[in-house]
Amino acid sequence: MSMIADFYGGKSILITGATGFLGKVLMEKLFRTSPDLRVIYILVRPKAGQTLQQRVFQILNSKLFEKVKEVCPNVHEKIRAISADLNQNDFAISKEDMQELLSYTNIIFHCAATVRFDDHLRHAVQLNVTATQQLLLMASQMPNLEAFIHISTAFSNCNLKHIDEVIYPCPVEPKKIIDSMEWLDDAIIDEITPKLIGDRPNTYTYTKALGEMVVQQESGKLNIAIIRPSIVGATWQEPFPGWVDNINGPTGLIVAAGKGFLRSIRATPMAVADLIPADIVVNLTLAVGWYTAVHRPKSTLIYHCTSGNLNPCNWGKMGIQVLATFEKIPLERAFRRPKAEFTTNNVTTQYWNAVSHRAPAMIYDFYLRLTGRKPRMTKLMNRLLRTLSMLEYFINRSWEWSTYNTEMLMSKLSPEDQRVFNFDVRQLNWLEYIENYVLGVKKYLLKEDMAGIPEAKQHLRRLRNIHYLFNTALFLIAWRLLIARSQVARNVWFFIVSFCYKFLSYFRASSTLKV
Ligand SMILES: CCCCCCCCCCCCCCCCCCCCCC(=O)SCCNC(=O)CCNC(=O)[C@H](O)C(C)(C)COP(=O)(O)OP(=O)(O)OC[C@H]1O[C@@H](n2cnc3c(N)ncnc32)[C@H](O)[C@@H]1OP(=O)(O)O
Ligand SMILES: NC(=O)C1=CN([C@@H]2O[C@H](COP(=O)(O)OP(=O)(O)OC[C@H]3O[C@@H](n4cnc5c(N)ncnc54)[C@H](OP(=O)(O)O)[C@@H]3O)[C@@H](O)[C@H]2O)C=CC1
Repeated sequence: MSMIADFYGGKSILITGATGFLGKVLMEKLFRTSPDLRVIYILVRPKAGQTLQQRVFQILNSKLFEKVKEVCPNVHEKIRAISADLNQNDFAISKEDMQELLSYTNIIFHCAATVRFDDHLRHAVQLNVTATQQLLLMASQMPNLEAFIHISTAFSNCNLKHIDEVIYPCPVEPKKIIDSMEWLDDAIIDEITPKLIGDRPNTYTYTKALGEMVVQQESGKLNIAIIRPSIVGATWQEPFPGWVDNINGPTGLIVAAGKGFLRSIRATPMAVADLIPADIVVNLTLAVGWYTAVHRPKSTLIYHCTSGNLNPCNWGKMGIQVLATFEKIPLERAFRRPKAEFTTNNVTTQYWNAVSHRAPAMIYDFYLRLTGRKPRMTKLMNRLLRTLSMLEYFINRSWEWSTYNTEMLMSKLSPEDQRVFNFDVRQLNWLEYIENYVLGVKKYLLKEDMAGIPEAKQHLRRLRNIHYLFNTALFLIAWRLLIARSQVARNVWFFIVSFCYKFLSYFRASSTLKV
């Protein structure tokens, strides 16, 4: 019997960010392993013209929840969507809903955040810092609350090389930042942002660090733990391998490589690719929820959910495996054949960006214009290059995260819990995982049919032929221009032609003699 699954039975659980990538996997696992839980409250905002109910319906009817529906047929009754916007005062939750949340909640998993690297500081502070503070305030009014689990990121202190399981203070107090965001105008905020974020690369990592400080300062008597995952990737095993449904982190680049847009990337092949599958993060999160509630550690424990120190993989190996998988399982309607290289300095990066990214996009747009269609490739390519520049910081460095708390927790689990809530990244086979990841991107994110693989391969062969034809034409044009202008080129050309002629004559003469 799993003690952790048992613990969540009969509980009322509040999840923020349940409509996000991690939140959905968390909810799925909870329903699947503890179908007798009382209720999961989720704070949801209406979005993209969908009502709350439509959003929940869409999640529950997705492929991810297929197994849940077998184990927990009344899952619709156990999920209670509460209209909320974390950017608003009191989250714009109605009085009745608030009363229900305050009275019944036993466990909180706080996943909601803005994960955009370049979000405006005001918005990033609002969601990643102020909303966390408000949620803690709410939590302190919950008489039945047993644990508050805050999801942060392993990169909240990416300005350091070695990161321990402690909260590192930022120079300016979060409260002062929150206050100043209320009266400073956007122009001044833009000006002070680089000074505030200091040696961190973006507002995301900075505000997640401030969020941790808020958790530490406002924890009061609450039972709190912080989880810091590194780069969350597709699921490893559960509910099935390779599930992913958004383009954050490596996923977007995998799509771009498979579609042939991404041809070069400035990365350090030997740098550690600290990826962690979403199901490992979720298993650790649930185990932490149980441990924090039952064992009530004296201080706020921080758990690093990383792979680099236990089972390292590097970007070079990952890139090779991604491309190898595309050989076997290509994506449909690729722009060019998947083929990408790592560049390591500014000059080669600029060169390959011009030759492999910008030039083909311009040629294609020219072709679209000629055929009376709207050009779009240059815009798309600029967006890709912008994204690459945002991710560069993370793929050219390695970090070390200590994992004592995570290992301690693993040792406290029963063998059954170690199996059901497995977060031992040492068991992960990277090559197999990456192959499933790429497959998952094709199936679950892009929703491409596996039956289309022969056609996709045929399309790649056509692209290869066009590529050869294009190169040959380019070579002939260049050569023709050279011959017209240079005596040396003309001499070389005559030498090659006469050599070929002599060789052919000799070959013909010797074959006639034999007959
Ligand atoms: C040999 C070579 C081999 C090659 C093989 C290659 C593979 C192997 C190499 C792998 C190397 C991996 C490196 C990973 C490093 C990660 C480090 C993470 C560390 C921290 C981890 C964390 O702790 S935290 C989570 C991470 N945080 C993000 O990773 C957000 C990033 N990102 C943004 O910060 C913004 O994205 C950014 C970029 C500003 C653009 O911003 P932007 O304004 O230009 O573009 P948008 O974001 O608006 O999106 C443009 C279009 O994408 C649509 N879209 C947006 N989001 C969507 C979603 N979720 N699902 C569906 N579609 C979505 C949108 O609807 C737009 O579509 P449309 O144009 O049609 O409307
Ligand atoms: N993905 C990764 O690589 C990593 C993620 N993390 C952390 O994990 C957590 C979850 O990330 P992930 O699932 O990837 O992120 P997603 O962007 O997929 O999900 C973010 C969630 O927050 C919700 N949200 C955002 N703004 C609001 C708002 N104003 N009101 C209510 N809800 C809001 C979103 O709701 P909506 O659907 O309405 O937009 C969504 O449910 C975050 O705290 C992130 O920092 C940490 C390390 C790595």
